[in-house]
Amino acid sequence: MALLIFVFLFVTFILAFLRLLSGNHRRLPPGPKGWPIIGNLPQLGPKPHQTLHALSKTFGPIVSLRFGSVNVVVASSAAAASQFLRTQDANFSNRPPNSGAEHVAYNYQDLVFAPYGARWRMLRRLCALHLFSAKAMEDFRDVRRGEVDELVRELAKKVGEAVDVGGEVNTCATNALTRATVGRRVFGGKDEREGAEEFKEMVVELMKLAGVFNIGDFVPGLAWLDLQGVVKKMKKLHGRFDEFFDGIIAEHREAEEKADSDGKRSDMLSILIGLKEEAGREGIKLTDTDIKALLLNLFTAGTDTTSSTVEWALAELIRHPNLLKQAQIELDSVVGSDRLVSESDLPNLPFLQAVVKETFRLHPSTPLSLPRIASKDCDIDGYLIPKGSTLLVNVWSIARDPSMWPDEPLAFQPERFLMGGLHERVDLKGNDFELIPFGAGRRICAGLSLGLRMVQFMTATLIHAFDWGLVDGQIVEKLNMEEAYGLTLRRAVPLVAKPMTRLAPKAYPKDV
Ligand code: HEM
Repeated sequence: MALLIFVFLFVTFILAFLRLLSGNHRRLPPGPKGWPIIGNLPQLGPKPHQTLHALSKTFGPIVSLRFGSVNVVVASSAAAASQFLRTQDANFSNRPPNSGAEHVAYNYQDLVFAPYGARWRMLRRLCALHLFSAKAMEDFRDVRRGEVDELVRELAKKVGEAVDVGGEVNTCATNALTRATVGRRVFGGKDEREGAEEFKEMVVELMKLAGVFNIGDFVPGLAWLDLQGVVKKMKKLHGRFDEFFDGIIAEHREAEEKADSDGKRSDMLSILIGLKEEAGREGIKLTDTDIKALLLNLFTAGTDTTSSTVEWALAELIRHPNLLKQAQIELDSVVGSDRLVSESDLPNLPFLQAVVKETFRLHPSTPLSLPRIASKDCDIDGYLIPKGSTLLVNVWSIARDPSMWPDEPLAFQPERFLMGGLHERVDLKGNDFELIPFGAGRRICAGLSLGLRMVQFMTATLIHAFDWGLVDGQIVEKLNMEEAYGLTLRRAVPLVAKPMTRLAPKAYPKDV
């Protein structure tokens, strides 16, 4: 027995000595104690971003947790986020392994979860060139115009009726995106709206599943049990998306074959299919699976994020009639009442832009951004962040930090972004870490230009072309603003409101 104790003490001493020599004696950031085996997972609760926000109040802006066998570090201040995403960006340019990437996103063959490297660079370049560059944005301007007109037409048919605002806006954002990527609306024909509803439901389910902290991702020994039933649902959902994309690609090929050389299509899918035959600059060819994985990213990352932000913006404006009035006065003076707002008006609408920034601040679409992983040990603020740690950046918490937002951080006050306001110079492009709804660094949102443009354009249109009333029984002061957690932060109770036209009749698209 004495020998055993001696051996134990000796081994412990040697290990401690080796840690000292290797420099690993640095402390992990502070954090709450966890349970055996599963660690802090059970403490996350139904709204993890809020739980982690509360923990940062106790432990500080860098909190250390353990999910199963995985070290997790949470950054909850602008300074901490900047350390991780600017100073240490190269070290955190990969995403951690997870069941969503495996079972839904074609086993990491997509862009969102692609390992940082040549393939990731090629996929980003393709998207930038054909969808998000200034030129591509210009090329598809008419497509966005057409879909926003369609949104107005649809709403104008429903004057005085209760409308599911998020649903209408989602259809618009999705169709604008899919016309640019695959040359057509998501669903054509007379069942179009029903189809759009089904597609939206698939995206929402994906976002819900992607937001779940799946025990199997953190305790590999329990993965086979699929305790939360997440993997089973993921596989089923993947099958639905896969079938959908197979259909789109097959139909597209058929159309390409029929088209003569003049009639070649210019959407992104045609270009991707072209790349199947010849290797790109990096010598990488695209398979059908690569193409489907990329479409999955674009169709999911770019739709619910955009539409739920517009829904939050309108809800905030309905709750603050004085701000709605102010935004409408600005729109009326810049656009007038004889036509709809156009994208070229947006730079002349500083108050509208401030409303959008304030919406992104209080209702960031991805409250915990997308996770990153440390490729090697690093030191942040004197703390050790071990290799393999998962990084969560709590953008929701950062954007309501009173030390960065001293003027009533929880109040909806767009004027803070106007000239002379405390945050006049803050932009959304990953430079100002107190407001990073699109993330920052190398893996900042690939669709930022499109997402921001569509949120501004749709919000401006909804409040310029319509006044909004609540349905019977609801009162402005008590409009439910609760959040439902998922990878995207949706409204717990969808916004249902009644549109009323407010422009000259000739401003509305023809067949109203
Ligand atoms: C309101 C709109 C949107 C918001 C708030 C948003 C937010 C984000 C965030 C927070 C990230 C993670 C960034 C990071 O790791 O630092 C991200 C990544 C990404 N987003 Fe967006 N997004 C929006 C719209 C879009 C659109 C319209 C598209 C494309 C159609 C898109 C495609 C992507 C892709 C492909 C990535 C992965 C980038 C990579 O890993 O390299 N997003 N987005």
